[in-house]
Amino acid sequence: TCSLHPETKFLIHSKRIVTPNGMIAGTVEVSEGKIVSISVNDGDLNADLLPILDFENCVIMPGLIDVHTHLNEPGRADWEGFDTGTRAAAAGGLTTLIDMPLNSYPTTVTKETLEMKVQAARNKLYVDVGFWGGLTPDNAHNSSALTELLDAGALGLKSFMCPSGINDFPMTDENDIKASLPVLAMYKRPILVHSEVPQPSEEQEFSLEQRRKYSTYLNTRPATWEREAVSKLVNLASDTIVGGSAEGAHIHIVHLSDSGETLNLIKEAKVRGFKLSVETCPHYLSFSVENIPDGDTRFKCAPPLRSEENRKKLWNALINGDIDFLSSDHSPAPPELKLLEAGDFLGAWGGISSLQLVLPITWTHAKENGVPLEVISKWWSSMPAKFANLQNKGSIEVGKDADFVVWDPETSFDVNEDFQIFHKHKITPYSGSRLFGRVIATFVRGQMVYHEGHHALSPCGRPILASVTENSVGHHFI
Ligand SMILES: NC(=O)N[C@H]1NC(=O)NC1=O
Ligand SMILES: [Zn+2]
Ligand SMILES: [Zn+2]
Repeated sequence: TCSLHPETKFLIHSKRIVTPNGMIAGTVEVSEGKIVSISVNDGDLNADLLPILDFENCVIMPGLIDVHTHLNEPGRADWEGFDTGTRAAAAGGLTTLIDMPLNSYPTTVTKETLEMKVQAARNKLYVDVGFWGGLTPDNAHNSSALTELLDAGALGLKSFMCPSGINDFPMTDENDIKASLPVLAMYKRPILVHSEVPQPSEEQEFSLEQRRKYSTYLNTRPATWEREAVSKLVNLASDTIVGGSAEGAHIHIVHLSDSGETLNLIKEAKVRGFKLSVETCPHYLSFSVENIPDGDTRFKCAPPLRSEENRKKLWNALINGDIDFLSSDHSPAPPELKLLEAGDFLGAWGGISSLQLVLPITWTHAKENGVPLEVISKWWSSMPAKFANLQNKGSIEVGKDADFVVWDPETSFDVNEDFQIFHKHKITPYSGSRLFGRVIATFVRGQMVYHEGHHALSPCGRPILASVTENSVGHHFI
């Protein structure tokens, strides 16, 4: 019941399979959840011996890995939850998610609360799910508390340099983050940082008319917030160089929006050998402030969407490798919290819902920019796997987990009432868009968890917990 396809040993064939050696026409042999052989064209397969799933001209890629998902369970399962979130993932071709430590209640900041997460996820996962632990001022200076959290399997830590919007996830400053680095270095696990530091500004009162404009919200969170945060992080990252006091640690900047000076700071730090990486999200590549309708709070996120010029520069930075990979930052909330009726950008929940759509969104833009499928796969599978040290995932190679998305990049669809969204709440700023790339089937460790609108009858995704043996192999992202 975990799979819509009854076999555990089978062949999967198509004319377009994305492998580390490029696109091939060929066949992948799957046995007990693993990839056991790959042959080009018909090769020397045992086609008469094993059942074959022939996907013809559809693309087979490694399943997508989203290292930045807010599933919000336990405690706020009415915002999303493991069941709906992982069903949406499966329908979107994502086979691994890494859940953020906040918006759930309690937040994942101790060994015990991580255990509660894993417990809450039991029998609800349609894809595999790992967990980031949270770094807050309460645990940052307590290395034994951090050690416990990492020993319990947190894949790394996440913190905020500005208020997170959630009272039980207080913000950290650079000293808190600095204190965590020696512990992270020992475990060779990364810290992910929401990189905005509030800058002094005049207290201002806004009329509702002003509050209905995205530009009003944008002006409250200028690019200087991102620049200030990243400049502090770059300073800390200088300790991560070979021979530095935090060698082995790694600082990751989540959801970069500013493609100006903030990006330049990141580029310079990388040149200097600092272990620093950066992601951006499909919404920063899709939307710009010039095009957001007044009052449409579905577009509210933090950091904010910026200018069209900024958006284009962000695309270029992704294409030329200055931005390492993509993540969703899927952060849904109940519609009431989006204050859609008032359209109040200052009061609404900041968070964009997009998980199920990230592959078609990315591909629709990539296609226009001439970016090939292999590169999409790098942004969404191989690089995120490397970053999170998921050694069994991220590419179609012998020995790896048989995690695949089968999809048709040439077919388009409209995000309208006829399109089935599996998120708990259906509101998303992509409603009304026409997107290319229809997901046909998704496989998690050889199990067909999704096929043409249907999910497997039982959820057989697994929690992913980091183990100390994996660390000995080490984290070599950059
Ligand atoms: N708490 C939370 O999920 N915040 C997220 N939402 C968003 O738009 N940016 C974030 O960091
Ligand atoms: Zn964030
Ligand atoms: Zn987030």
